[in-house]
Amino acid sequence: MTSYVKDGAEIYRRSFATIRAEADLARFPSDVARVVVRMIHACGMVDLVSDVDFSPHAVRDARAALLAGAPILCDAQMVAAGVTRRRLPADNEVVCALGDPRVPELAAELGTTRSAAALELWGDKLAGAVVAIGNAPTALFHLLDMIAAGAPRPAAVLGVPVGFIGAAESKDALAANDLGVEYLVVRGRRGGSAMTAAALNAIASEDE
Ligand SMILES: C/C1=C2N=C(/C=C3N=C(/C(C)=C4\N[C@@](C)([C@@H]5N=C1[C@](C)(CCC(=O)O)[C@H]5CC(=O)O)[C@@](C)(CC(=O)O)[C@@H]4CCC(=O)O)[C@@](C)(CC(=O)O)[C@@H]\3CCC(=O)O)C(C)(C)[C@@H]/2CCC(=O)O
Repeated sequence: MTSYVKDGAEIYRRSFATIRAEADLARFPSDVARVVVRMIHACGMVDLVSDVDFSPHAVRDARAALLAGAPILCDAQMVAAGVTRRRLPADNEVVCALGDPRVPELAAELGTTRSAAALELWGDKLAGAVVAIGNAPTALFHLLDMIAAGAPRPAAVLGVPVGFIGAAESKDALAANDLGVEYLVVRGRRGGSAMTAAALNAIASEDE
């Protein structure tokens, strides 16, 4: 019989210990380091540290918003599905509008992807929300356009879309924003729904 670890808590403990031993977290404040550890945990790449960028208050403001009951607005169902509900401090609403039946027509009207068009249905939930973009670069570009055009500012944006077309550029645009939007990004092509949900889960609860 193959011998392997079967205790879930022990697997987590060893994983986080391995990440902290192998990843150079020195440049991160402790609240951001916790988030980065969990993102690495979701993707298995300790060199992710070199691509993480953040504004000074992103994690603090996102956590405060969640504690105050702010909703979590996601670009993809996969991000929304990855949010661990029991970690949420105020039974926060988790929203993804991508499946709304109005979205395909809205996308055609706006001449954009469904992922981007779906943001138009967030309505008044955007003010003070925590936004988690883990898949679609077009959603992140569209969010910045909406805010630049006068939409309310969220508390913070986790901008971690993945891919080859627009992913790096959309995250660079978020990190360079002069709209006062707090952000955490993974520069370059890497990102994805799992990593984004992991970041949100780390911010939601101080438990490892
Ligand atoms: C261009 C798109 C990309 N999708 C990527 C990777 C993954 N996408 C998955 C799935 C199931 C979905 N992707 C959509 C969001 C779909 N993906 C796109 C779009 C065509 C455009 C988005 C953009 O460029 O900004 C987008 C469709 C749209 O009109 O918005 C999805 C809605 C498609 C669909 O099934 O209808 C769907 C999301 C479902 C949900 O969770 O709500 C993958 C699982 C791929 C697969 O099915 O094999 C994968 C997941 C990656 C992740 O971790 O999230 C890319 C690589 C991000 C790519 C964008 C960049 C590129 O260079 O191609």
